[in-house]
Amino acid sequence: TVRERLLNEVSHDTDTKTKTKVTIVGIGQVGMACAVSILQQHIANEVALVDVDKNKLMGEVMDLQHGSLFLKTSKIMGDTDYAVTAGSKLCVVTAGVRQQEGESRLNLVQRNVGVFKHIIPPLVKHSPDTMILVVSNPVDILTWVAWKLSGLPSSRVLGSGTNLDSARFRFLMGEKLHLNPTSVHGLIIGEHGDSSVPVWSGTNVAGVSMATLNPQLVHKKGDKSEDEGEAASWNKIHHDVVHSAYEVIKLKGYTSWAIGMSVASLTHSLLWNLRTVHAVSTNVQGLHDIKEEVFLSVPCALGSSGVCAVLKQPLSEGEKAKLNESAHTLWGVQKDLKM
Ligand SMILES: NC(=O)c1ccc[n+]([C@@H]2O[C@H](COP(=O)([O-])OP(=O)(O)OC[C@H]3O[C@@H](n4cnc5c(N)ncnc54)[C@H](O)[C@@H]3O)[C@@H](O)[C@H]2O)c1
Ligand SMILES: O=C1N[C@](c2ccsc2)(c2cccc(Nc3ccc(F)cc3)n2)CC(O)=C1Sc1ccccc1Cl
Repeated sequence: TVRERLLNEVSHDTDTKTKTKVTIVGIGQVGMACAVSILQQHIANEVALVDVDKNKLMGEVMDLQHGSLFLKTSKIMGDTDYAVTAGSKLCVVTAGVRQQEGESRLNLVQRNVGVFKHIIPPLVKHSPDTMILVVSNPVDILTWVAWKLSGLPSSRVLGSGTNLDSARFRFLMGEKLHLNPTSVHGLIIGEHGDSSVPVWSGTNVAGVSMATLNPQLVHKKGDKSEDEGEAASWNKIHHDVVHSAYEVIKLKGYTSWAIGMSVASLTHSLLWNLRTVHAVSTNVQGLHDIKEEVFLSVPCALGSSGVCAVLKQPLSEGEKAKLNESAHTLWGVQKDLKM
């Protein structure tokens, strides 16, 4: 063959230890944004895509493969058969059904439990040592569902949680301070979405606390700002984190780029064992007086074993109360799920 005339084969790559393979299940708007971000940031050396929509799946795989000249990922593959996922260090789950008009959250979750029953067991069968990162909504409940279905230790099953909420929070504070978000520190924790909790005491620039500069921020009762002016406009930043999600949906019908980049950042830490700290959804039972078996976002160090450490963050009574309120709400849904 031409290859035999061209090359003297010297050795064959059998070393799977250095292989950093990531699987993405669900090649919708979010799944493809995750794939492109991971590929273009050279985070993994193999990427596998899985979906039930075979034609779209094959089209997306081919289209990405045609970009290989510009990438550092040796193998891009896809199949409806989960054998294609074998040996994955990480499996990102973005698959799910969309909330129908007027559909209750419980009904949406029950339908997504059905989807997860088809996804999680084969992922673990083909990659018993994998980590699972859930993105599908409602992400905190579905991360608990994935953990239950996987049989994996809870350190190896996490959710993107308030990682995107925190990214939007830092962007909006950066806009207000006219600083790059990488220099404006702050985390949103708790339940992803409308009920998330901004930890104002932790917001700082180069260690200078926003809360010290603006004491009303921390000692406010709830979110209703009694006083006008600076504190109100700072509290509006958390409101705008939530509002901007609805605004993007209204304008373009879905969100993709920011969640894709935030998932790539989590994938980087997990695959490269960086032990960087991110707000992600993890098993918080026993933390901050939480009694229920629920997953909520707290600051976690992420590495090749998944969640390698959880920060013992001092929280105000108000912040703790909000986390416990979310824990009750989530358990209220989880306890009625038919797994
Ligand atoms: N956690 C976050 O911050 C965040 C942000 C944005 C979106 N999301 C969530 O991400 C999810 C995906 O959003 P999207 O816009 O990509 O949705 P989408 O409808 O465009 O894509 C979902 C994909 O899942 C696939 N799918 C459905 N059932 C499947 C199965 N059994 N096995 C494999 N694949 C299956 C569908 O074919 C589709 O391609 C939604 O739940 C959305 O709410 C979460
Ligand atoms: O940016 C988004 N877009 C979504 C979206 C993407 C495609 S269709 C809807 C979004 C946007 C707005 C609301 C909303 N609510 C929701 C809650 C529970 C669910 F199970 C599903 C959706 N979801 C999904 C989602 O989680 C986000 S982040 C987000 C949402 C609400 C408040 C704050 C943030 Cl940071």
